[in-house]
Amino acid sequence: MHDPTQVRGSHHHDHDGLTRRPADGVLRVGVAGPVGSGKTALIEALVPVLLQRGRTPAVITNDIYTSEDAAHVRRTLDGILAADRIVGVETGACPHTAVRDDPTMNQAAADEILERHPDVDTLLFESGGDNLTLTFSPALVDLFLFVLDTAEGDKMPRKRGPGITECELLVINKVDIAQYVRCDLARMESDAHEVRQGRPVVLTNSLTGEGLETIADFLLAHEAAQLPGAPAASA
Ligand SMILES: Nc1nc2c(ncn2[C@@H]2O[C@H](COP(=O)(O)OP(=O)(O)OP(=O)(O)O)[C@@H](O)[C@H]2O)c(=O)[nH]1
Repeated sequence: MHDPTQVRGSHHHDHDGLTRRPADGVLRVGVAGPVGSGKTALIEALVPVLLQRGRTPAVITNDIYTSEDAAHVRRTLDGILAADRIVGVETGACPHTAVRDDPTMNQAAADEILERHPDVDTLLFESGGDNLTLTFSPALVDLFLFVLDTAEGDKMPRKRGPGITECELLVINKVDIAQYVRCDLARMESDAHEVRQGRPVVLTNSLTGEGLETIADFLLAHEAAQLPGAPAASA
């Protein structure tokens, strides 16, 4: 039987990964980052903030072999976001393919959610955890966050990588445990600013919600700046 909360891999390629999709009034946000940096936790913390701002979010998670992340989000957001507004895509392959090279599966998952829930105005896509090179196709998302965490070490921003330098907003998560893992947070933050040449960086604790209001502000400001008639971005 078809399970509407589950989308499996297809081998369809449209080679359309770099064409920006037409605007349709739904803000699409990618969340990428290394394995375990806190992408799922960040989304779980962001959804209530978005709901409080009057937004109607839905979540699409990408897992390579399972739907573990979708199940986690459903459990954490039980009573906050209906289970059928959270869809797991089982990519079955390299995570880059599913969100960058051929985002067909994710687009199909988005179409399904929007058909079921036309009120959805914000789609959050969590990529499968990966290394520093993952980016999102502009055909799939309007912007993406890249989530690092302090436990990976304060050297991470200096390693650069397109995820770190190209994302619209770099997140340094798990600020609460920096002191326990000998991470020099001030240095990590200043290096992040340096490699991003002034593009934004935010510090978060996804378990307490610290920094999440800043992320919501950023996303909504980005959306407002894209609206027709908005002043052209200066950068
Ligand atoms: N102390 C602390 N722990 C956190 C924070 N954010 C996430 N965690 C914990 O870090 C672990 C990994 O978090 P996830 O949200 O599953 O990370 P992920 O990036 O989604 O992981 P993958 O999907 O496997 O790549 C979990 O045990 C979280 O509870 C944080 O800000 N502070």
